[in-house]
Amino acid sequence: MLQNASKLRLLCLATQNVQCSKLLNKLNATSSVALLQRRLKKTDTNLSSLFIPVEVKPNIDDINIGAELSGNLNKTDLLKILNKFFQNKEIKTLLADNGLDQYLQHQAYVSFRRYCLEAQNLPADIHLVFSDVLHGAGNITDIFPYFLRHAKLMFPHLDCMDDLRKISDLRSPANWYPQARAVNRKIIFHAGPTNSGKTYHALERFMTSKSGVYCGPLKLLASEVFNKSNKRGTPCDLVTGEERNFADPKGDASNHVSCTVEMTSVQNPYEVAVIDEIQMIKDHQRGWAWTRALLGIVAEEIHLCGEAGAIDLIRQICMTTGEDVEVRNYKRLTPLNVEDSAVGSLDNVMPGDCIVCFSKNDIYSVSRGIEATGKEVAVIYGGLPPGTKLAQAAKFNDPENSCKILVATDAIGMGLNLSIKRVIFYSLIKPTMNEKGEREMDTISVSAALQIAGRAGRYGTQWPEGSVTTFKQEDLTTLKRLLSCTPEPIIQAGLHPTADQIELYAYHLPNSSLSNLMDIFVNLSTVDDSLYFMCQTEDFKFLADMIQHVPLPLRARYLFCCAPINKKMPFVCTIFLKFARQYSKNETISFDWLCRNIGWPLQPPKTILDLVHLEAVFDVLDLYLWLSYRFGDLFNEPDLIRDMQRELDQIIQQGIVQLTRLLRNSETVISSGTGDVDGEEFLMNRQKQSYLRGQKGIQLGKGKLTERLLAQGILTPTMLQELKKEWNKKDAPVEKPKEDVKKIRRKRKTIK
Ligand SMILES: Nc1ncnc2c1ncn2[C@@H]1O[C@H](COP(=O)(O)OP(=O)(O)OP(=O)(O)O)[C@@H](O)[C@H]1O
Ligand SMILES: [Mg+2]
Repeated sequence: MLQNASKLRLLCLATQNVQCSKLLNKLNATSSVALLQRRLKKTDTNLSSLFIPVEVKPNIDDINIGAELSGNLNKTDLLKILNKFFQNKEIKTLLADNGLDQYLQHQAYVSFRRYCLEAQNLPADIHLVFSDVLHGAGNITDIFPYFLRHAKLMFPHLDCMDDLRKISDLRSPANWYPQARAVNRKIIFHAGPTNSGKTYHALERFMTSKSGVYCGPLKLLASEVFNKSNKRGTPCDLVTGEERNFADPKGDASNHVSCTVEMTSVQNPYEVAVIDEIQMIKDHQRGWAWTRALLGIVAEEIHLCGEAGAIDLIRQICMTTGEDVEVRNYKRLTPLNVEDSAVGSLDNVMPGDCIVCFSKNDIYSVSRGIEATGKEVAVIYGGLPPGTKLAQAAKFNDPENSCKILVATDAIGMGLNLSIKRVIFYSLIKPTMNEKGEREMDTISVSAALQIAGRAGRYGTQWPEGSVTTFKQEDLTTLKRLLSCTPEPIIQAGLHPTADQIELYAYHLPNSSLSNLMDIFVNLSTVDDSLYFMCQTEDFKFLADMIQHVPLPLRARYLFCCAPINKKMPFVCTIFLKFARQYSKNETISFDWLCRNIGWPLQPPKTILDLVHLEAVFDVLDLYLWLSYRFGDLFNEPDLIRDMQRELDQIIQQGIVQLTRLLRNSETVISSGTGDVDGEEFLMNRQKQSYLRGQKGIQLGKGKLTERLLAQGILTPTMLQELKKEWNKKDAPVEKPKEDVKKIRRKRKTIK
């Protein structure tokens, strides 16, 4: 259904066909309905299969009183009456009335039968009942209470389903915040396209208020507001998951705070609160944080900034809190023109251009390609440390700097203020997570296209107007169509379970793993589908499964699993696990310990793989800082880690300014591989050699790194070909790689 919708969307974007658009709307409507129905129809079998049975074993110490009183049981006869019992329709109805669906009935029966047949000594009460039934003195229905007792031991949830359902009743999230409900809040929605001054006007109010909180989607945006506010003479603190920065040198809290939305306090009272990019409330992963801020912030005025498509939903949510919404509409401050032709070739890229890519592969090949034409590039993508991002942005923004071209992912879609004249979409296809948490390649949404295009011709920069186009001619019609649409209305806001709710679940189901508890919670939960949806919990469960075997108190386990780490980075995951183990042993995670585990000090990167590794190490340091605010006693050297992070940021910056060289070096190593060791081992050897021992010079590997790079998606076959051609053509004599290969072979022989 969704795939068809994607195809249809592409078709109608490309053809601008009205019939097709109508059909798509219908399809969208039906798929949303289907989605809602699917959510409502959480079948009992699905739910039941989430309850992992507890093993019920016969007590081997039981003296066989039953046998002494009524004689031994004939196991063949016993099996016959057990089967008869289980086939009885009335029994099945009774079991269903007691919460056992067919799946649980079957599971319980298999276990009960084994229990009865394999036990040396059955408990006397069961023994006597069986004996009576076998001798015609009782009815098979007499077995029922014993069967039910067994089933409840196996499935403890049967006794507390009502409690569980109550705990996961999320139908009235507005009631979770009594402090906010006690205040008469004024809600102002600043709506309009990008670059229309929404945030500017909300911030004006923030900075002139007695006290305020700004909640932004990104650390960089929060830092920007923190800097702006302090510059304007309104002392403001910065709070992100990894940082607390006080305006007051003594460390006393200011009246104003700028934070990432997840960190917003729902206890502190403020005069003004600004919740930026409110349309993010629909985000499958992070939407819950905007919902929490909207419902929970205790402030006299709440300023929401974002797309007009969120107005209706916000109005409806505010009906449940009894609050009115005042809407202020804005128009774009500078014109934005869609060009009539695509760029076609990297030779046509001009000063002030920003080429937007949706994968690192494209970032690498585009920057390499542009540099091959003799132009300098700045590079920004999500995984870079903030200092590197800011340095790259400053280089590009500086009218005096010779670097006038930016290559970036959509990480620039929100946040950084950049002097972009023209946005060029290198592609319009982006990998996204669908509502099931699966990766899909799809055309970017109208909202994303508008957000990204809106970065061009930013008000107050050297460019009085902006323009936008595509790299490929065939994408231009689709882009035009996307930009002519208004963003899809937002129909639901995200929610997610709190630590308290999960803790209550754990109390009722002590044998369940945290990941299992989360699954049961999501399945049993009831949300008001007309306003809300349950956010994805995949990342949480991934971390929960990873540390399930580490003994931790539930609260600590829950907090560990909230850590914002990228599960696709194995190095970060490995250190995460080590952190959890150390914590579990109550051992300090010191600066020295961390140095040993990440191989500090680190060398500047020589290849792309080195750079990717350094980015992962930066994330590890971020993780340490994040944990230090939650488990300060054991992660007790955050200041040293922060110094380390600053140094690493510098090292990564050195790498980024030489991206082309790194790609070329990766190529050198690639051509030297002879394929007798797999890429993973090669990577590990390289990392060990380069970092742990701090050796200089290119390390020689033995594996097919090409395959590894291709598999990791760091290089594409085309890119590899291009790189080979360009390198041979421009920078190096053709013979050189052969020489290198000879040297490498010689060196390897010596090593052997
Ligand atoms: N009235 C104004 N006076 C001076 N500068 C302004 C004014 N309005 C907006 N700006 C500046 O214009 C730029 C764009 O404004 P702003 O960031 O508020 O736009 P926005 O609508 O929030 O855009 P986006 O949707 O991309 O977040 C900012 O640098 C802001 O400081
Ligand atoms: Mg804004």
